[in-house]
Amino acid sequence: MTPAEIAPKDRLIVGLDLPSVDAAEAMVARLGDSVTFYKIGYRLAYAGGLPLVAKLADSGKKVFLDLKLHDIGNTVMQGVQSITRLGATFLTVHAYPQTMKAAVEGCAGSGLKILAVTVLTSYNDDDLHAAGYRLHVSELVEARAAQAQALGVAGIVCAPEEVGNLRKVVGHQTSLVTPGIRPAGTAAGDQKRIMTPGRAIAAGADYLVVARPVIEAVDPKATAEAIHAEIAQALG
Ligand SMILES: O=c1ccn([C@@H]2O[C@H](COP(=O)(O)O)[C@@H](O)[C@H]2O)c(=O)[nH]1
Repeated sequence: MTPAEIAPKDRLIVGLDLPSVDAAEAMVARLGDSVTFYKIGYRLAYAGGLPLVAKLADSGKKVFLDLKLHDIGNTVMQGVQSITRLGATFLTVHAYPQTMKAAVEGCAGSGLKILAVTVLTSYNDDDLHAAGYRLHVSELVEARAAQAQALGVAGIVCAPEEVGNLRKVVGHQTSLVTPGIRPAGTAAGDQKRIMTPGRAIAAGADYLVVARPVIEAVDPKATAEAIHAEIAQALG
């Protein structure tokens, strides 16, 4: 899907990083029509949240399953084959060649699209060096994005600051999905490569992933609507 084909409302993906299915369903009810795309990650998935994928999909919402898979190829492929039955739109794997190749094979013929996580948005150059890499974040992100595209991965997870360069590397058919989004005045928390929603969209991001700034807001619905307004303004 090219950026122009994405429904503006789908560009905001709200992370349901909540402790229980009840808490997640209450948040979805509170957000109502203001949010069309949800992300389920470790916290909710390991608290019984996987059946919520189908429930949300049946109610017309899209779901991004953020499981960040990484294992030997056979295990990844078989795991992804199982995940295709859940009804999610996106699934993350770490951007290692064997893992991405296996994930692409595992989702073949299904509606599930694989996103490759390049370098987590909580990492900066120092964190990468501490993990044993001798590259700058921007260099590793670019190399992994190029590998992901060559292997047929549908989208890349990166920080907003990498979007401009990656667009030149992967073109417009590969989706660029950016966590590390912080509306002005909100706490960065553990995120190190951050940008506001408007600046991220202006830089060329296709989808923005936002969890704490929405789900921990006093008024989550008003916050999601404010982010939509910022997205609309940036899209012109
Ligand atoms: O590089 C990455 C990949 C995934 N995430 C996930 O996105 C959300 C962001 O949450 P915030 O509360 O808005 O910081 C979270 O679920 C992460 O697991 C990421 O942040 N960075």
